[in-house]
Amino acid sequence: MEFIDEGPQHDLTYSDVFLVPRRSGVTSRLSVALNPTDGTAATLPVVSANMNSVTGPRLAATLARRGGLGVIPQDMPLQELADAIRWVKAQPTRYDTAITLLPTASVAEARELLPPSVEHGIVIQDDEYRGIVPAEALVGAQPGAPLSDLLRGQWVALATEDIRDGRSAFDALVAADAHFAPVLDHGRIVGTVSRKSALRSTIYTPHVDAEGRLAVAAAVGINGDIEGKARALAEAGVDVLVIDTAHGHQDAMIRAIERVRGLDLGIPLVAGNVVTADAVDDLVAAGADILKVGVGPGAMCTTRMMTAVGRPQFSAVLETADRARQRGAHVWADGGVRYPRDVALALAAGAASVMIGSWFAGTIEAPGRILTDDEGLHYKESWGMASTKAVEGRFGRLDPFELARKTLFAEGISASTIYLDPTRPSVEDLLDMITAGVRSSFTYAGAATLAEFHERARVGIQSAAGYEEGKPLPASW
Ligand SMILES: NC(=O)C1=CN([C@@H]2O[C@H](COP(=O)(O)OP(=O)(O)OC[C@H]3O[C@@H](n4cnc5c(N)ncnc54)[C@H](OP(=O)(O)O)[C@@H]3O)[C@@H](O)[C@H]2O)C=CC1
Ligand SMILES: Nc1nc2c(ncn2[C@@H]2O[C@H](COP(=O)(O)O)[C@@H](O)[C@H]2O)c(=O)[nH]1
Ligand SMILES: [K+]
Repeated sequence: MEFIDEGPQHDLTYSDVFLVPRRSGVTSRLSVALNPTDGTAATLPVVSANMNSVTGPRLAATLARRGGLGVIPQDMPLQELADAIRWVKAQPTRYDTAITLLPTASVAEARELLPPSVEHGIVIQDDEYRGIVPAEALVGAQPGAPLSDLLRGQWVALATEDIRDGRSAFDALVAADAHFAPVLDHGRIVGTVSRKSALRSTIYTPHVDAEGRLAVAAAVGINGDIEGKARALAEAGVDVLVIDTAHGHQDAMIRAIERVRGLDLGIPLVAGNVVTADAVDDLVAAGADILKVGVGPGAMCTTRMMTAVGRPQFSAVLETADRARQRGAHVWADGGVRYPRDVALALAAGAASVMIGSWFAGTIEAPGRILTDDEGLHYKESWGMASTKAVEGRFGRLDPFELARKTLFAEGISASTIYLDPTRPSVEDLLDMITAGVRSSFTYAGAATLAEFHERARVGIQSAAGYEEGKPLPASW
């Protein structure tokens, strides 16, 4: 990457910069390869943040099916963490994971799982498969009614033997005038498929392990029995381990990396969070393969306002990625991503992958129920991992005095409302938007791969008015 002018006099964040188009020999946005090449087998440079309100097993599986990686957060009992990893590994790679409820479940319960979208539906199952209730059929139904009342014979089901590939699944749905269908293997449900997911399976490549199962990462903190935890996660099949704390450039982190590295688990080690080249040197020397970069840019994060500590994220990524490259390591840009352009800029600055938290919290696949506000808009709750809410969850077993001491240092917000986009309610819809933007960015730079994008990206610095000019106008001026 290079700056078009003499370069910045001060640190920059994503809104401060723009990409300049240059001559391109890349003829199609579909011929761009987005693989991160950071030692993981990901095919998409998108990682979901290890936040309780963001990455549960369902979101991790969905993201891996499209080539990315979900990091299951550390704030769970070890057994639950290992179960979550095993659950992801058991999910289909070709079809979507079914959302399943009993016939006796109510319409109100189903509405907490799905907004009214033609691309989604509930599979009704007890000891056997009973049928489906498309999400749109929930509209207008009595909240207390059992889902069995909404089961209809006319909804189409596809059989595995009839689906050769994504194209044939898409065509079968069109022929049946359906947008969503269950997939059955000899009467047993193995997943679901929608027109969009069938299409996606022709564009994205799943991120899988050596045995062809969906990949998943998990986080550990820097205190306690880190070795025991790391070993148990590796036994459960985790593909990437993330050692995570607010201030990653501290002695306890360096020791934690050395301890996990000493186990020789044979899986990539991510460590953070850091924002300086010095920190990259120390953490890579301790054994980290990938650095998680970002202090303070997160949407749930109050660190900068509480402590003044942090660094504008574009410069943080640029400096750390440069040093990481010299040391044979890589960088994940973590936090502050709100638009596809931010992903493109993080990659231009040298990141191998981009970590997204809050943006993904407002999706069907994120943990937690869908809530509805007074105006009928759907949302999910989110909170920071250093918020009072998260600290109480993490340290609830401590005596009240110790817990009160810990909560004094909270650096995140405890309650935030993240609305589902009615036109993009699924994390996959957001991935479509992100990858469409980023594929296009690559071609504007004349890059067919991430390595070429790192090389060819040309970046300018803009005023606030320049940034404003780039925004679309919802109404006339
Ligand atoms: N990217 C970011 O900007 C930030 C991210 N977070 C996220 O919040 C989660 C919780 O992280 P964390 O608060 O580190 O909790 P952890 O449970 O990982 O514990 C952090 C440990 O580091 C010690 N420590 C020393 N200095 C600091 C410091 N300045 N901030 C925090 N701990 C410090 C703590 O001791 P003691 O408590 O005695 O001080 C404690 O032993 C993680 O997921 C983290 O990524 C949190 C803040 C910023
Ligand atoms: N300072 C804090 N940072 C936090 C907290 N919870 C999460 N985070 C960081 O934010 C990113 C995600 O950023 P987003 O803009 O996509 O939401 C996450 O990976 C953490 O590094 C917090 O409570 N305080
Ligand atoms: K912030």
